[in-house]
Order: sequence, then structure tokens, then C-alpha cells
Amino acid sequence: MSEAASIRVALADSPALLPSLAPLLHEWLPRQRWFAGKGRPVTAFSLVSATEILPVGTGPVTAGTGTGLLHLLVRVHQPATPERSPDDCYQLLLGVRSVLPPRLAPALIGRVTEGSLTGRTVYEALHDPRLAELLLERFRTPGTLGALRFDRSGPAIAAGLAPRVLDTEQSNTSLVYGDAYILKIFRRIFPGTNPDLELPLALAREGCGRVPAPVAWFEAATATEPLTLGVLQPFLSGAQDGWQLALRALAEGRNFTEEAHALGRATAEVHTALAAALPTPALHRAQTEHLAAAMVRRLEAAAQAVPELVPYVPGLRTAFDAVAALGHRARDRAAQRVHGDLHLGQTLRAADGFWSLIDFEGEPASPLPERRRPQLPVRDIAGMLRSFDYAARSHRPWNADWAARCRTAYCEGYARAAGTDPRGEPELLRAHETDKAVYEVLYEARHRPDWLPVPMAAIHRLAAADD
Ligand SMILES: Nc1ncnc2c1ncn2[C@@H]1O[C@H](COP(=O)(O)OP(=O)(O)O)[C@@H](O)[C@H]1O
Ligand SMILES: O=P(O)(O)O[C@H]1O[C@H](CO)[C@@H](O[C@H]2O[C@H](CO)[C@@H](O)[C@H](O)[C@H]2O)[C@H](O)[C@H]1O
Repeated sequence: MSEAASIRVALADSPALLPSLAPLLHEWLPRQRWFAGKGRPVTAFSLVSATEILPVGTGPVTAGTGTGLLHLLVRVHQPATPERSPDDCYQLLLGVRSVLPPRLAPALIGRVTEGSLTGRTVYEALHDPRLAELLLERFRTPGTLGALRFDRSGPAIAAGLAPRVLDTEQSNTSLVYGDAYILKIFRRIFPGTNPDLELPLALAREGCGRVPAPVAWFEAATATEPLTLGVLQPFLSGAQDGWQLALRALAEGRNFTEEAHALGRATAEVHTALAAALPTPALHRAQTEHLAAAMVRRLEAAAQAVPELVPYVPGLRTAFDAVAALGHRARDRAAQRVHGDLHLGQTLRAADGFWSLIDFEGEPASPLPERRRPQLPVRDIAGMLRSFDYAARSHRPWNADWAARCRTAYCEGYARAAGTDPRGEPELLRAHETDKAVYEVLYEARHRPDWLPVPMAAIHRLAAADD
């Protein structure tokens, strides 16, 4: 991240900070769910930016030393691997106190024994309601603070809302304020605008109501492009996510076809709005071949990382070869911005049955420029079809027909709203489903090894489906 060097370091004695914090971060960071570098040693930390949102104070700890809030962007150095960069940048919000009250004990990171913060206790600030409220206050009054820039759009943000940290499995950390707003704090920070801000803003401009519109956000200023750090959106109170609803339907022996149809429609509406709001470059024949070649590369990299994939590589390749062959005889297609990691867990159904899509960040492991590249909409459709399969596979006994019925209903719902049936180009659909299943194998091997059999079952089927 070369441009990171140009971020202003906003804290006067920040060079002294790292020696204080590094020993604590060594212990704490690799244990966080959102830490993407698991399994590789951390060799060093370097500070990208440091901003005191509330002064932390330095020097001897006295009885009156209060609470500080420190915003850090920290680069974590690790040995490179073929598919991973050596150093990722993470966002940390640290509370600093001389004494941690017992109610905040679960948020403890550690007690500082060296450097400028010696004697102070450092903890996860987002779990401290007072500090979380302070963060919301920054959004209410936009402006610049050190390296940080706060912005908002639309009506005034309500004050005095009680914060709580969401305790779901997440790639980031989200806070809910009084059931009115949800603030997503991105953890792994990439150069450039995060699509989870860019796309919902574009959809809001286009009048698409399928995605909660950002009401505020904050970024780190750099000499080139801003780094998106967090987005505040309306909280869809009482909404239930599609994954939980699908699992419940399976457990109760119910079909999910009505929901799948409505989800197909919602996906099509979002695609139509994204195509209207942002560029739709033609995907020429040569680029179709590049698309197939990129899928082959991803397959090969995944097979290197997950040996279970190796026997399936020749079978899976036939799906990508079919797309490359399509390049010679098929028409040009329009690429466009898409969700990029669509699955049932990224959908929310309100009490009145209205479906929304969330989390436009794309696949968390891919570099940002790749995630922001226009793609074929079938990519999202394939993601959702894989998700029906995941739901059916994670239920005993496996109910293949349930997933097949969802698949039909979803494609029909999509076709009804978009005017194009994704099943009309089976080579593209199969290749994108295969590519997604390969991604899932890698994802599960890294994050949830117990789940690996779920995408591997799909790999087995897709490798044999030589159509
Ligand atoms: N606008 C919203 N209203 C209600 N719940 C939401 C909203 N946005 C996200 N959530 C909940 O927060 C969880 C995490 O959000 P998500 O954007 O998927 O985070 P991550 O990218 O960290 O995985 C979701 O599974 C969903 O249940
Ligand atoms: O929601 P995230 O952006 O963090 O997405 C990642 O994690 C997902 C799992 O939480 C993962 O999704 C896979 O598992 C889901 C069931 O838990 C299933 O519905 C999806 O179809 C499957 O891909 C996603 O791939 C990953 O990027």
C-alpha cells in the first residue's frame, strides 16, 4: 500500500505509540475473527495513521487520567504466500483508560508496559458505549479530524441512541444505534473507495429502494484516493436474513420457492439500477476469453492451497474452456457493476416480505480494483444459486430437490424483472457457479474447515457435469 505512506500521521508523538501497543497487538490481533492473516506469523507492525478522537494523554498515570479514543490504521507485516500479500492494513479503534471498569473486562486488549502509554489499559473502544456514542457524534457534525474525514448525506442523524455491537460472525465489526442505524467499521482497509459505500450511494441516487442508503461515512485522506473506513446506514429493524429463513424452511420441511422468486426479482432490480447508474462496458470476445483464463488461474491457485481440489481440476476446467470457446462464436455482452459476493446471508426480509440486499463489499479476499471491476450479472446469480445448495447441504438429510426448486424459482423471478433468463446462457452460468464453488473451497479451508465438505460436494458434481 504505497499511498498509505502519504496519510498524515495526526498524533504528535505517534512514533512512541507503536512500542507501547505492538506487544499487545501481537497477542490480540491474530485472534480476531476479521483478521485475514491467520496461520502466518506476524513479523512486525507499522503505523499508517494515528488520530486521537478523544485525547489519550501520555506521561505518568494519575488518579484523574480519563478515557481516550485512539483511531489507528496499522500495517501488519507477514510472510507473503503465492495468493496473499505480505502486509495488510487494519483499522483499530482503541479505548485507553488508567483503570478498566469490570463491565468492560471482555473488551480488554491488555495493559501497556512500555513506551508512551505505560501503565494504561487498552481495550476495544466499540464495546464502550460512551466511546461508541462519541463516534456517532462525529457523524452528526461532519468534518475533518486528523487523518479522518466524516461526511453525511440526507437528513440530520438522530442523537443519543444507545449503541450495541452486533455479535454475528462478520468480516468487519458492526454497531447498531438504538435500532435506527447500523455502522459498519471495515477492518481490513484497502486503497480506494469501498464498493460497500460506492454502490449503495449509486443505487440511492438511482432511486433503488432495495439497498439501505448510506446516511454517513468516514474515510482516511490520502494524497491520491480516500480509504473508506466505515458506513452508517438505516437499520432494518425486525428484518430477518435469508440464510436463517432458508434454514428454518428446510427444518420445517417447507419449500422456499416464493422467497427465492422474490429474491430473484430483488436481484434483477438491483442489477438494472446498477447498470443505469454506472458504466456498462462491452465485454468483447477477447475479454470473454480473459474471463475464462482468470477462472482457470483462480482454480489453479486454489488447488495449490487446498490439495483436496487437485483430482477435480481437469473436470472443472471444462466449464471454463466452454466459456473460452464461447468467445469465438458469441455476441458481445455488457459488463456492469454487481454485488460481487451475493448469498442468502446478504439478504434481509422485512416483516412485510420486502427483500433488501446488503454488504456490497464483494469477496473480502480479492483486491479492491478487482472487486470494483464491471462483471457479468450472472456472477451474482451463480452466488445465490450456490447459496441454495449450501443451505440444502447443511441440512440433514440432504434435500437436493429443495435446492433445485429454489433455483428454478429464483431464475424465474430474475427473468420476470430483468427480461433475461440466466439459464439462457448455460455455459456462463455453469462457469460462474464453478468459479464460486472454487472460491468457497478456499474460503472454507481458510476460515471454517468444518464446512469444507459443503463446497466440495458441489465440486464433485460440477467436475462430473461435462455438458
Ligand atoms: N441495514 C441493516 N439492517 C439490519 N441488519 C443489518 C443491516 N446491515 C447489516 N445487517 C446485519 O449485520 C450483519 C453483518 O453485516 P454485513 O454487511 O454482512 O457485514 P460483514 O461484511 O462484516 O460480513 C448481517 O448479517 C445482517 O444481519
Ligand atoms: O458474508 P461475507 O462477506 O463475510 O462472505 C464470506 O462469508 C460467507 C459465510 O459467512 C461465505 O458464504 C458461504 O457460506 C454461506 C453460509 O454460511 C452460504 O450461504 C454462501 O453461499 C457461501 O458462499 C462467503 O462465500 C464469504 O465470501
